[in-house]
Amino acid sequence: MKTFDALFAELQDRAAARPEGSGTVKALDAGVHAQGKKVLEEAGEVWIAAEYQSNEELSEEISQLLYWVQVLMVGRGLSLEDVYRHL
Ligand SMILES: N=c1c2ncn([C@@H]3O[C@H](COP(=O)(O)OP(=O)(O)OP(=O)(O)O)[C@@H](O)[C@H]3O)c2ncn1[C@@H]1O[C@H](COP(=O)(O)O)[C@@H](O)[C@H]1O
Repeated sequence: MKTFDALFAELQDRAAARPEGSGTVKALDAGVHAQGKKVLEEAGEVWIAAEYQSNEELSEEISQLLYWVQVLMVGRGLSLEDVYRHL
């Protein structure tokens, strides 16, 4: 099963290798404004799922929020350590 750290490493690889057809490359190229909007959209979907949907649906929405937060991090050049030191 994929972990937060493993997904982050995968997204960093995508940013470096820029493979054809990668949604992450497209998301990175779209810039921080578009990435921030996706973070907000996914956060809203997490909220709605927590209020009205199943744990399975909530889990899926949370996974998408984590993905978009990671895209934003990679786009800004943050490392996991940059964030983890605040935990
Ligand atoms: N975990 C994810 C992931 N979570 C969410 N998303 C994207 O985030 C968006 C959220 O989906 P929604 O259903 O909320 O939105 P949608 O309306 O269907 O899609 P949009 O119209 O908003 O694009 C979709 O565009 C998904 O493709 C993800 N895209 C990729 N990954 C993983 O990231 C890795 C790299 O992916 P690629 O760069 O595409 O190779 C792989 O391991 C993927 O599994």
